[in-house]
Amino acid sequence: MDNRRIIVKIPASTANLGPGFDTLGMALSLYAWIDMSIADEETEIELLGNGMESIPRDKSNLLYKVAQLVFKEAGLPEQELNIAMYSDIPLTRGLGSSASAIVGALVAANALAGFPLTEQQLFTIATRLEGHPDNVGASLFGGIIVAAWDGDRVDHIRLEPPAGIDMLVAIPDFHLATEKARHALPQQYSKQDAVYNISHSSLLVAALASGRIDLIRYAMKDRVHEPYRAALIPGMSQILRDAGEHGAISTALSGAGPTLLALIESDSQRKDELERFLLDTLGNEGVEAKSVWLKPCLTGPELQWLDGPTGEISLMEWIKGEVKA
Ligand SMILES: Nc1ncnc2c1ncn2[C@@H]1O[C@H](COP(=O)(O)OP(=O)(O)OP(=O)(O)O)[C@@H](O)[C@H]1O
Ligand SMILES: N[C@@H](CCO)C(=O)O
Repeated sequence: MDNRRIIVKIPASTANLGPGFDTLGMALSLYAWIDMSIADEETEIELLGNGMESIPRDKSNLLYKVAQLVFKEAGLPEQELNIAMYSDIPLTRGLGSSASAIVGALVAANALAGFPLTEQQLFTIATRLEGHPDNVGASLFGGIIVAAWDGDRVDHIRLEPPAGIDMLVAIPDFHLATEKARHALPQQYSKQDAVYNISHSSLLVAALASGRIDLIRYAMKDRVHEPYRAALIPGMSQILRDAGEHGAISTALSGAGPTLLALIESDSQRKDELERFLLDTLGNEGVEAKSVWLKPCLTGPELQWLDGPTGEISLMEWIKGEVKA
């Protein structure tokens, strides 16, 4: 085992890009950091950032359990760990907080163990834990990922996000757990809706792969999850229907929601108008929301080893130093 500290910076993600339910994910320029090292004595877990108060700090913590999976897979015994995590990714809002925690813990533990597992092995474990590959794939590989999971094997292709497009996310001030949002979906779909999503998702992937950005607005349409989840998010239907009239290329529910994602040309003069439209529409329905402008994140986790005198600084001090740099 490596006895240095590893700090891993992991991007947030938006899943279900348009019609790509459980399939298409994109990494976003919003981050979480996990600081992990082997403990001299007992495990200590520190969680920093908004909303982390409710997350357990004992060995039932997701980060601790995920790290032990890596050690077990590598044939190593359970390890006592020092773990600190700071996250700017809000919990249960559809921006992949659980995926970033899972991917970060896997990558950090794998580094401490001397990199016994391949990226593909980490992806398989992460997908099994999360239940679908779109968030974890985006956080692990960066960019846009197209992934297929059959319950056993997971494959993916990474696509470069189109240049010149910015993302606006409107993050409502309420939680929507993925589990609850999945229960809103029907057990069966009509042939028309299945064909609609297969064709639009295929078109979206082909458009992204071939640089046909003009097709994104027609391809990013969904009949598998958005119509059913709209009832859980007041204002969502109007935003998906009308945001195009306020400058958006297209809009989608981000992951399982409640965050709404809008794509717009980076040099558009209508960014303020779009932002106002999203926030006002939610506000008119009584939903407080925060808007954040993001870019696609092109890379997966970034790793930084700390040893010597830098080993004494806290995760927050280290992040602030990095942000300043
Ligand atoms: N740092 C963390 N440590 C432990 N558990 C975490 C951590 N971050 C997230 N989780 C767990 O993940 C849950 C949120 O996962 P959930 O899938 O419901 O939402 P999300 O990942 O934020 O959104 P989405 O999957 O729709 O993009 C939290 O309620 C918590 O149980
Ligand atoms: N594909 C997942 C993403 C949320 O984790 C869903 O929509 O349920």
